[in-house]
Amino acid sequence: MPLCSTRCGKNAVLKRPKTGDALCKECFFEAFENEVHFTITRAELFKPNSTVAIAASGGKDSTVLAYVMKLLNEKYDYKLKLFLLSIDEGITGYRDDSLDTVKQNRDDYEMPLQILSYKDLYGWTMDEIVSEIGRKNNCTFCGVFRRQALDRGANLLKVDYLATGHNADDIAETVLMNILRGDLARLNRCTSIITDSGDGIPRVKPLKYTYEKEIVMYAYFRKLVYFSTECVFAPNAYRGHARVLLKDLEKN
Ligand SMILES: Nc1ncnc2c1ncn2[C@@H]1O[C@H](COP(=O)(O)OP(=O)(O)OP(=O)(O)O)[C@@H](O)[C@H]1O
Repeated sequence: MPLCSTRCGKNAVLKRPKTGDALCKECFFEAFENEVHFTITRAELFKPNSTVAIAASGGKDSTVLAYVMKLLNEKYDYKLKLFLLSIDEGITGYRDDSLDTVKQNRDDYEMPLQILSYKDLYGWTMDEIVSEIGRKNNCTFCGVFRRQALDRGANLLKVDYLATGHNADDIAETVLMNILRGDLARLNRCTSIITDSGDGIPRVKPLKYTYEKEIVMYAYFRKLVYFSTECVFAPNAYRGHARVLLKDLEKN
């Protein structure tokens, strides 16, 4: 690897997918965090002295989001009170394990954690729903339930904002899915950085401009604890086709 392109004098350890710059670890952290800070301030995502629930699945995106939000809140004195909010869909071998990761994040980042389950909210776990309806369309049901469960959790916590870990790759997939489905209404709103959930608690996406590859690199170099197994019911999801198509186009 060459020297870090910021001329800090250290050896580069990675080539940034976003810019092609060869960077050392410290300069990568700074670039990554500054870009999220820029996204937050330019879009005026949060008013000072407000409360934010970070939707935490235990995956890489929401783990990085929680870590970076805590770091930026302290560094730039956003004056935010941060919570973690997790939804337990009741998927054996997936969510039970990833919730352990969220609990670890709760302890590491010293943020209060609220967990809500589909079983308590709706009387059904996803395992039970799948055994009734089969594996077709189950991600669509789950997505609708999760969005509502996150709203209920945000209301319960009485927070001002709900922040999710959606990244630039997620949004590109969503755009493509909405084009393929011809869903113009969703296409119109799916790239917004702030969306209103309908009952007044805005949803925000601080990682909207962050590439998935860089999130993985950041989590790796920061040694963050996250859960990386795919949902056991996800392989049939429509989103998977958009993801594969985008990855192929990118490779070409
Ligand atoms: N069970 C859940 N509880 C709380 N928030 C969730 C949950 N599942 C998803 N989210 C939120 O929605 C975002 C996008 O969901 P997605 O399905 O891409 O998550 P994931 O791949 O399971 O994990 P991550 O995006 O954190 O890597 C997550 O980053 C997180 O903020």
